[in-house]
Amino acid sequence: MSAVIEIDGLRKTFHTLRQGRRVAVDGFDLRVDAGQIHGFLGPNGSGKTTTLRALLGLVRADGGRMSMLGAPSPQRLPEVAGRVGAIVESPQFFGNFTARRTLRLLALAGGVPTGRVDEVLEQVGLRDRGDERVKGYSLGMKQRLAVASALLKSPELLILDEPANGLDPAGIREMRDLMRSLAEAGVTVLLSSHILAEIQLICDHVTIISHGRRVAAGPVDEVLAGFDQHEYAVRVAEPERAGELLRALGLSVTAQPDRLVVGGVDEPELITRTLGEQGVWVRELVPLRPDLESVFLELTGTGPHPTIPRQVDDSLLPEQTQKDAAIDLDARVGDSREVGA
Ligand SMILES: Nc1ncnc2c1ncn2[C@@H]1O[C@H](COP(=O)(O)OP(=O)(O)OP(=O)(O)O)[C@@H](O)[C@H]1O
Repeated sequence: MSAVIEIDGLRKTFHTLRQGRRVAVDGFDLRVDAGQIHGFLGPNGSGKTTTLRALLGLVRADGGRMSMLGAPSPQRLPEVAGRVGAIVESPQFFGNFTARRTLRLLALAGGVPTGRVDEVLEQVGLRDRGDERVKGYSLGMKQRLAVASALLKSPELLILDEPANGLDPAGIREMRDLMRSLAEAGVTVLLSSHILAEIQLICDHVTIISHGRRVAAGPVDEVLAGFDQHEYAVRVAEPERAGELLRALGLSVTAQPDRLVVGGVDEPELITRTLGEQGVWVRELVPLRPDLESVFLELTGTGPHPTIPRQVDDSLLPEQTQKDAAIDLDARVGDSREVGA
């Protein structure tokens, strides 16, 4: 499998008058292979946006090595920028423009044939709403329009910062379907999020960042399996007696109000057989699989919350961006940035 994004030991510290020295990324590693829908997961302020900005040449890294589509970044970014679509930070559009007009302007500005506009509207499911003014769009539709703008130049790699931020469950499902259809069309997707449900629903691979460092990476199922305690919830008529019998087998047993949680179980038959032989009948036996939420909490020591505001000091970004950007890749639609447009 070939790497589409490789980051080794990325470091970035910000120095500001108001807040002093702030280590945003502290020796971070990331590898995204071709064809993946790769989730970049971490709590607010853990360094996701800084990593993406550094990778895209929008902020200068203090150390580490990065490459995209085989080209070292930011040094050889211009060579591959035309094959990368990226939206970093919340997209904003001119409300009085229609989606079609917005995309036409972006296509013209980016030297992309305007015939692409209808194709990308179709791709993101906005074909029938493309002639409506953007100010009437739902948040989900605006997010899809942002993705459409990044798709104009038919990128091989799509980088999206918090694309599902603020979406309701239906919007997240739509985003998932969109990402899957892009992956089927051969696009590699890296998307950041601080919301676990999104990553678990949308992505096949995940890298978890905490305090600027990678704390887990791999296929979502494997990351979860690494935290599997082999636990089962058991409901029986005589929980006390069942608990004694199971503890005698060397299993860990925790009594909860309406069930026993039995850990260290390699074969669930051991539970049913042992209890059955003693006349304690099992009413229910349910495997307890870890979800990304508990893994995330354990790894990062923090519970992400959709309502916690982003912690980036936005007032500093424009200046910082202009000063630090090694290569100006900025094509703005409000706040959205698209590489190489
Ligand atoms: N331009 C900047 N100037 C000063 N500090 C910054 C700047 N950008 C980011 N930081 C700080 O770096 C740390 C990492 O921020 P970053 O935006 O990369 O995190 P994040 O994981 O993207 O968070 P969120 O999910 O809230 O967007 C934070 O402490 C943030 O305040």
